[in-house]
Amino acid sequence: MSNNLSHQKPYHLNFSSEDLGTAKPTITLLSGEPERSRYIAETYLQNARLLSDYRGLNSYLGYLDNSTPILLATSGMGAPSLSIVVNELIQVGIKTIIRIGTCGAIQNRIKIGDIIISQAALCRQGAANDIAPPEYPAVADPFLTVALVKSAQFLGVNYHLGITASVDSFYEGQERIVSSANPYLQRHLEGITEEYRRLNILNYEMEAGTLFKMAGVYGFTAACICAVIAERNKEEGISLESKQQAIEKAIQVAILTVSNLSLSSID
Ligand SMILES: O=P(O)(O)O[C@H]1O[C@H](CO)[C@@H](O)[C@H]1O
Ligand SMILES: O=c1cc[nH]c(=O)[nH]1
Repeated sequence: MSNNLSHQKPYHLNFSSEDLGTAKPTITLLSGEPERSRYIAETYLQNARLLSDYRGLNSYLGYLDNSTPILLATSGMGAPSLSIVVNELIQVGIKTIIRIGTCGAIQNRIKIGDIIISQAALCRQGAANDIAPPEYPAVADPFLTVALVKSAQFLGVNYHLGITASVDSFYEGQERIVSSANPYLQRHLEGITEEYRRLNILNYEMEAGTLFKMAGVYGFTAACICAVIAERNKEEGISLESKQQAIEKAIQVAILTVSNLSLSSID
């Protein structure tokens, strides 16, 4: 079976490598939320143009520092949607993906507004099992991850580097009880957050583990930076007031990282 798909227009992404013109970006900033992709395009990129927003999964092509072409894309929520988008991004020539997400922290020392850079993920995600066996490691690219850390240090952002729990559901899988409509949490999930806390896992989110496994199997470079918008040791809810400010920091760290990568011409 041929793997040379670069000239086709993948079904969900809805643009081909030819639609990227001469820019040929190799780096993608991948947001869960379409609004985040639009915000990055409008705030941080030059000459950004919408490529597609099929099913609300918008993509933009623009330039950073007036020179580096960047593709912004949207994964949607959860691993099945991310796996489709990432597969198609690779088809159109992307080689490096930084996920910019939000998450809930589970360690007491991590506060709303902090940033978490994932070095690896505990991947409790069904879609990932279609890509590699459950025991296949879900690890971020070490060089890109260190680059994110250095950018966070340079910008004076409060960051934490460690292991993320990537799960398939926001409510049951993250042990939400009081804010959930589900009256029954399965017994194997009762106490899972405390278990993860003791295992030194930093946070919950819903995509990084599958992204990392795909990177390992497909052979592309991936990393993940998330803004903390919930302190799960205190409550289940999301801090909407702090969300944009927290996200802004994660975006700035990612943007600086891409800028520095481009200067050293590593993509
Ligand atoms: O803000 P994003 O990137 O979507 O990330 C987090 O937010 C969503 C849940 O609210 C999940 O996708 C989770 O991973
Ligand atoms: O608690 C949270 C916050 C954002 N995203 C998640 O998956 N969980």
